[in-house]
Amino acid sequence: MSEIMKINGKTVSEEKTPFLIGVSGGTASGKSTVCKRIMEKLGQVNMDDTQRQVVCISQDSFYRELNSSEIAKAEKGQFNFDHPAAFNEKLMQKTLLEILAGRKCEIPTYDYRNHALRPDDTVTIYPADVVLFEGILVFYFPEILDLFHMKLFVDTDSDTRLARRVTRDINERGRDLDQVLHQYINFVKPAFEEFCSPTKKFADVIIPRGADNTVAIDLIVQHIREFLNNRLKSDSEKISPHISITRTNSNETHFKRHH
Ligand SMILES: Nc1ncnc2c1ncn2[C@@H]1O[C@H](COP(=O)(O)OP(=O)(O)O)[C@@H](O)[C@H]1O
Ligand SMILES: O=c1ccn([C@@H]2O[C@H](COP(=O)(O)O)[C@@H](O)[C@H]2O)c(=O)[nH]1
Repeated sequence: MSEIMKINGKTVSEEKTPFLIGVSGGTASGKSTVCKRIMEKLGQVNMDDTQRQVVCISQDSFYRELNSSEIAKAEKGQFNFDHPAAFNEKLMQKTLLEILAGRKCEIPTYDYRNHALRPDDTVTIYPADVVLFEGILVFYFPEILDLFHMKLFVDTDSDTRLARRVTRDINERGRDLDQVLHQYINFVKPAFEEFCSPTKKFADVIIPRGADNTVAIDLIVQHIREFLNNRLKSDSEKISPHISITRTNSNETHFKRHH
């Protein structure tokens, strides 16, 4: 018999509810890189999307649409993308609730060069056992904070973050140096101090030095493996035809979910 539980007033089957992990931290702290390392260590990278047990979603997919005057500001580095009001909180919450209810959903990808969502370029998020949700303000909104089963904060020195951000924004996001520095000094840094940094207190695990901290990442991976093994055990006890297991060596277990 599957347990029935309530998530924000909605009834869902606990059996299907993924383990939702929030990953926060300042810009360029290494949130995506930490998530990538976790996925790699769990053997979840080179596989078909429908087979994944662990998926990663970025909060950037939930930036709200800008009007033309906001886009003009953004192009000059004068729009505050680090303020909570830059996000579509309701859509973020609705999507996470769909995910927690074990439903497939579509999320848009974000185009940093044009400061806009790509509505025609959505990613399908198939039901998974573990979902990583990463972004600068994933712990800011109380109703979203409540949804996480585990909260990680990537704590990287701010000079290191600025250095990485300058390189990344120029090389990958089509910005020039003046624009990056103007935006950083006027919006990114003050908003980090006002909105992101205070949410560190909600974290269960703080990861100093981000992806360089292999000890912390290994501990988190171990915790996720235990969750997956327990779920697998209870699934196989019910002789589920939907999951197959392959053990490749003593440390790695590959799970396949058949939809
Ligand atoms: N430990 C690290 N050492 C060197 N470069 C890193 C490290 N972690 C991240 N980076 C680089 O810094 C930039 C930002 O990292 P990313 O993981 O995208 O941060 P975030 O998701 O927090 O914005 C990327 O270009 C990435 O390759
Ligand atoms: O159009 C945009 C949207 C966002 N940003 C900046 O991105 C970071 C958040 O992404 P990280 O990967 O966590 O760095 C945020 O600080 C915004 O300032 C942007 O510049 N333009």
